[in-house]
Amino acid sequence: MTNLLDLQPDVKARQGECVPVLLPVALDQTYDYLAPPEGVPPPGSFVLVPFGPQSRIGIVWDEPRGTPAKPIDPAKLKAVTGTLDAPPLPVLSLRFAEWIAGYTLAPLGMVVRMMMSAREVFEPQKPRFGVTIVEGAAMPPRMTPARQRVLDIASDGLIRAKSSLAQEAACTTGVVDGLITAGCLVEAAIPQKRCPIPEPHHRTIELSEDQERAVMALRAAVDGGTFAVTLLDGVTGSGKTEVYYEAVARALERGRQVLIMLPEIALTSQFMGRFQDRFGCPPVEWHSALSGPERGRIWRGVATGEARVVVGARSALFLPYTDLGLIVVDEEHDGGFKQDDRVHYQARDMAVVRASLGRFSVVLASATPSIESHVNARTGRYNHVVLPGRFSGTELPEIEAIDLRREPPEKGRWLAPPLVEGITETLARGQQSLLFLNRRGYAPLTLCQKCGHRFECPQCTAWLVEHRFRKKLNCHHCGFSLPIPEKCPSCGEADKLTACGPGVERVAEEVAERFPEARIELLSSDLIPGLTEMRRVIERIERHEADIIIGTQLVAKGHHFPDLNLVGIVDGDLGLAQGADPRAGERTFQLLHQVTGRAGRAFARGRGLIQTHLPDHPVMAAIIHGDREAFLEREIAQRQAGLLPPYGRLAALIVSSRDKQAAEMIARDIAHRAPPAEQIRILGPTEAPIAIIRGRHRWRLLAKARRDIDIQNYLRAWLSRMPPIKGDVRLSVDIDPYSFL
Ligand SMILES: Nc1ncnc2c1ncn2[C@@H]1O[C@H](COP(=O)(O)OP(=O)(O)OP(=O)(O)O)[C@@H](O)[C@H]1O
Ligand SMILES: [Zn+2]
Repeated sequence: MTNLLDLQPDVKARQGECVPVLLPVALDQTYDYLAPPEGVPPPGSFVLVPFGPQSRIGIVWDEPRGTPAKPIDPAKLKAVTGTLDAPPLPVLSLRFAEWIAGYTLAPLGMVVRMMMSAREVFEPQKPRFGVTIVEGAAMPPRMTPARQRVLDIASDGLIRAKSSLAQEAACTTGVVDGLITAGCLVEAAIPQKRCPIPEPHHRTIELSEDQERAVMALRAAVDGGTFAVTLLDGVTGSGKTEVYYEAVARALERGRQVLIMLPEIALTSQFMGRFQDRFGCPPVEWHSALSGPERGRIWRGVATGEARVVVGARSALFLPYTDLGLIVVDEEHDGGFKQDDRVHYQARDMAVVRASLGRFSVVLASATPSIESHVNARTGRYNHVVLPGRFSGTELPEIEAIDLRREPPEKGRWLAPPLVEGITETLARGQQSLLFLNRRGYAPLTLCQKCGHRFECPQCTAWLVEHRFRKKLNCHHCGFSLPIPEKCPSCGEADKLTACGPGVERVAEEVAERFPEARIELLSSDLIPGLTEMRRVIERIERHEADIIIGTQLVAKGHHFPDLNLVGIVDGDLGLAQGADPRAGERTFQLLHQVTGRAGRAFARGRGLIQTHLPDHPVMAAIIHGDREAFLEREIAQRQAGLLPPYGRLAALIVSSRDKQAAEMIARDIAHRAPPAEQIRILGPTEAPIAIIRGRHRWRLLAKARRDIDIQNYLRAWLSRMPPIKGDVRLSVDIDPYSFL
């Protein structure tokens, strides 16, 4: 029998080799494992560990986190089964993950999962093989035209994948194989693609006086070598990009990595071209359309420091930068920076947090900064750098309202006479017009004229949107789709289904009828298959290969179309109707200002025509008179009075379930258990405006607190009073919510 005393020293030794490992799952705690024989891996290392019945990849944490449900018998610890050869996450990334988890109340494991979004990194690195010519080899015994073509192409000595060589030579891979057998070609490892190295001084341009001043301020912030936030606030077309490029150059000179965040990375071919002009090579791009191997390569490049400048969507914030020294958030006001899925975070705000942890400078750029950033600039928390005029010297566009109550379009049409006139004139002058409507598809609602039947999504509280070009009725919430029927499914009558209201496809149809001679381009994400095609359309517009452009918000952001002179807003009121949303006014102001800001950027002053039923609405009036200050004053005063962000904190709790009663019951129970607090108001529970999504019934609660209250602490205390939620009921917490639907 083993003597217990004999065992003890062994157990102690084993305890000393304990490693806390965090797993990328919905848990907030680390688990202890025995270190591998070679010793405790450094923090941030990726290791393989047994977890339940599976083997999973986890991250070595520097300290244990959370309390295990029951104390673990050290003798029963399982061992780390392997250390992966992926570069470890920098310790700063671990701190960043903890910060986000603490702030958003998301499980730390889910935050870390966002940092592991390149699966290829964790797989063994396999070299890819290609073929290359054998110098001085004899000609193959049997020469054919196909073989000759292959040898001609390969004569440059490059290593190519077999398939691409065959494709270039217009033959089968069999021909290539034949030449390998004949000893003319040989297999060789394809060298890893390297990240290009941008040169800070590749090309410098002459800056305007205003730009020069702004650049000095940004450079000083970078040189300061400490945490600083600068709001780069410049009207549309003022040349903000050129200005922050100088800050990028400075950070590069200092040997630091740079991240430029853009809301709509898919649409930035123009941006990439400008970057290349300035720095001599394209930046490293990070977005969802990358292939698996590309993701792996870039993730590694960022971790090793080979990638110097990354341009990416919000997820680029979670790459493993070794020496990040500057973040630029372009179009910082954009709602696309908020993620409303799993971990609810606002990437612009998290960029500021990342900069503060890394003690470096962050630049927030916009022509229509968020109210939050304005207030921070006013109170001196952020530096405020202003570019007051357009670089080209042209004035900002002249904006007019078309009062639809007085000048409505003809029946069944959507463009009012003054807008049609405007387009006609612009066409005659050989310039481009842009029509903006933030609604995909042909019509937002289809109904039967005989029985009144309306097409509704079977899984969501939403009408089905007609997409006539694709011949489908679609739900924009869950993706449900139905071929457009010929007969009404309710009364069986044929030819009685009518489309109600316009979407961009319907506007395009009207434009084609009215201007048959014009070249039309329709830009809507659902009609364009992929990134490359989307970029091609944008380039066609830039080259003036379209006269009239019709688009959703894809066209609103950041583009520079020199010949675009007229912007028409088909429905200016669309965003104002969202009652419960405290940012509805702000968002409408930003969107209308940005879209109209596409007009007249390069040459003559542009025009913006806004079709509206509410020309006197304060937001509309501010847009029409170009009076941003009036809008800001009013909006800031309202936020202050209502304790709305940034003067107050909001947190939404969303309960959902397939079972209607269960969702309501749990929501009420949660409300019941709210700890009393003078400084915090709980609103709800109420059924969500979109009561059902994907078959799940939804209830909402909103907690509202003064700015100085730690709302996270309150929520943690509150939620810890809840018994574990059972069944399919889900509770999600959304700190600083942007969506109230
Ligand atoms: N110093 C400069 N020299 C030459 N061209 C410039 C300079 N600064 C800006 N430009 C040009 O002016 C145009 C507008 O600049 P840019 O796109 O940077 O403006 P922006 O402020 O980012 O606009 P928006 O907010 O509307 O996206 C671009 O075509 C840009 O190349
Ligand atoms: Zn649906």
